[in-house]
Amino acid sequence: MLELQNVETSYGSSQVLFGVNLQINEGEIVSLLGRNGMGKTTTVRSIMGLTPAKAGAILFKGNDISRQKSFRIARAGIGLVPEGRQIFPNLSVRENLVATARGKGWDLGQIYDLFPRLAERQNNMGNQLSGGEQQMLAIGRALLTNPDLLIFDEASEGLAPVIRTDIWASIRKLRDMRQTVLIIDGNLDALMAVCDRHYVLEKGRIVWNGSSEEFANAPEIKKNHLGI
Ligand SMILES: Nc1ncnc2c1ncn2[C@@H]1O[C@H](COP(=O)(O)OP(=O)(O)OP(=O)(O)O)[C@@H](O)[C@H]1O
Repeated sequence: MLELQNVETSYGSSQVLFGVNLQINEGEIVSLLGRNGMGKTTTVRSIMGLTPAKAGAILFKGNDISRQKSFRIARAGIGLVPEGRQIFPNLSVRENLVATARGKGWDLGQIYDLFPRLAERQNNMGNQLSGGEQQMLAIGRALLTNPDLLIFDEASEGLAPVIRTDIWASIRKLRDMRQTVLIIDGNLDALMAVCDRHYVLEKGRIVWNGSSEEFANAPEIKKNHLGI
């Protein structure tokens, strides 16, 4: 579904990605691991066209999207749950959800089934929500665009433990529905339990990829590249 080929990305004269290669197949849940500042968010920004790649190719369902505008990439079927959530503070929960909804598949009722808390809060404004509720809203809003690929940047970061459990439960449900997902998060144990495969990014290059089982048998990867 998604393939990055030798992607290089810079902020001005400062190069951050030096030839990233990764592939996500339909129905897979894949993580992107790496210490702070290694280029995970930049990879996501390159995929979404927010900081376009200056070299390499990004193929989505066979088409090179690396030179396309962000809104076209979103319309082509990539949904982003961004770091910091970025919900509309002055719209209600329901209005936030329907504002960008499109396509067939997910409807409002299914989002409320996935996150009953959002149904209870549907008339509250975005700025009245807790961090966990905002994250549920950001996930619900992305799902209502009916994306072929859903990307989470910092899925459970900064949330209370009980809310994290809900977020991971929702990601497991997405896996059972065969939703294709790319996920960035600091909680390695949760990622190992939910993901099919993992990529490790080190200074703008992929240095390892493999399954959760292979990761468990490669303690040097944790030590050398993740600092754990
Ligand atoms: N807008 C920007 N302008 C210049 N440099 C940037 C910008 N955003 C990020 N960088 C730099 O690019 C590098 C990679 O950042 P990036 O956010 O992709 O890392 P990350 O792996 O997602 O880390 P984190 O876990 O801290 O979010 C860092 O050195 C960062 O300082």
